[in-house]
Amino acid sequence: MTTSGFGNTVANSDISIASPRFLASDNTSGICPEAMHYLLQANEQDDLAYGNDVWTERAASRFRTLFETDCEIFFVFNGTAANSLALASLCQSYHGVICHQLAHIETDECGGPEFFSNGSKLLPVDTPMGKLTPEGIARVVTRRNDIHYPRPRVVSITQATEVGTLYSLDELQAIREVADQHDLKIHMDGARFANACASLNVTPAQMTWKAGVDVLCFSGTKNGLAFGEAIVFFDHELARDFEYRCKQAGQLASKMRFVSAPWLGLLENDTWLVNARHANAMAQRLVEGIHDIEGVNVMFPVQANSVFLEVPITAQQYLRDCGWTFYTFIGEGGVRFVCSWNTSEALIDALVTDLRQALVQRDQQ
Ligand SMILES: Cc1ncc(COP(=O)(O)O)c(C=O)c1O
Ligand SMILES: C[C@H](O)[C@H](N)C(=O)O
Repeated sequence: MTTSGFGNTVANSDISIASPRFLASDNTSGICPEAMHYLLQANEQDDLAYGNDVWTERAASRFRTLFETDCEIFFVFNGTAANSLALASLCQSYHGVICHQLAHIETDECGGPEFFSNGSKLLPVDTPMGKLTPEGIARVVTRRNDIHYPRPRVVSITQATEVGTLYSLDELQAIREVADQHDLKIHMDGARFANACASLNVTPAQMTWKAGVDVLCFSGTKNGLAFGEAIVFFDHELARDFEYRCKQAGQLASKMRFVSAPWLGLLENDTWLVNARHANAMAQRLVEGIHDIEGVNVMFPVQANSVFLEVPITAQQYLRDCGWTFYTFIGEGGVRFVCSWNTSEALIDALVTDLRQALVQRDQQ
C-alpha cells in the first residue's frame, strides 16, 4: 500500500481491483456544468481581488434574494473553515458550544472550532438519530452554572445531520425556544443544507432565519462546486469584522471571483435544488434496491443523501475488492454511502448487485 500526502492509503496499482467507484462522500463528485460555466465566465477577463469583484457582489446579491432577507455573505474554501470561523464569531473563548456527539465539528474538524475560537469548548450531547433535542440542550445548560465551567453560548446543529437525518421545522422552532430561554445563539452546519431543503420541500428562509438560525454555513462543495462554502449571517452584529477573521485564518481568497462566481451556477434556475433532489433520489434508489438483501440493514432513516448500512465485515471487503470506496468511521459505524448531484442510477444499481453478491459470497464461505 502506498500513502498519499494526506495519510490516506491508496491501493498500489499492482493490486488488481476494479476501477474505484466513489460513493464514500459527496466530496468525491465533480463540478456541475452550471458551476463550470460561471467559473469560465469569471475567467473571461481580469477583475478586482479579495472579493471586490463584480462576481462576488452578484453572488452575494443572489443569496439575499434566495434567503429573502438582507443577510451578509462570506465565501471561504471549505466547511471546516466555515464552521470554525462562524462559531468563533458567535462566542468568546470561555464559552461553550453545545453540539451532538456525532457532529462534524466534534468528530472531523481536528479541533478547528476550538482553535479558531481560542478555546471555546464543544459540549457534546448524546441524543437519538444524530439530532439535538431541547431537553438535551437544557440538560447541558443547567448541569453546571459555577465559574469553573464554560458558559454555554451557542447551539450548533447540522442539517442534514451527519447520519443523514433531518430536523423538521417544528424541531428547529423548539430548539430556538430553548435557545431563547438560555440566551444561546444558533449555528447551522449546512454541509447538506440543499439536501435538507429539497427533502423537506421548504425554503431556505424557512429553514434558517425564520426558524431562528443566526448563522448558516452553506456548502457548495457538496452540491456541485469544486470548492466553496457560503457563510450566511442573519444578524449583522454577529458579522461585524468577520472579514478580518477570514483574512487572519487564510480564508480570504485573492481571486475570490473563482470561489463566488460558480455559486451563480448553483443559484440560477434553482440548480442547487435540482442537484440535491437528484442526490436524495439516488439515496432512495439504493435503499429500495437493498431492502430484500438478508444481512444488510439500514441504520438510520434515509431522509437526505446519506445511507448508513450494517454490512458484515467479509462483505465489506468484497465490496472493496469490487472497487467500492466508503467510510466506516462516521456516525455510529456501519458503512456510509453518500449520493451526489452526479450519482447515476447505473452506479447505484451496480452497488446493489455487488452488495447482493457480497452476501451470497459470505453465505458460501
Ligand atoms: C456535516 C459536515 N460538516 C462539515 C464538513 C466540512 O467540510 P470540509 O471537509 O470541506 O472541511 C463536512 C465534510 O464533508 C461535513 O460532512
Ligand atoms: C469525511 C469527512 O467527514 C467529510 N466531511 C465527509 O462527510 O465525507
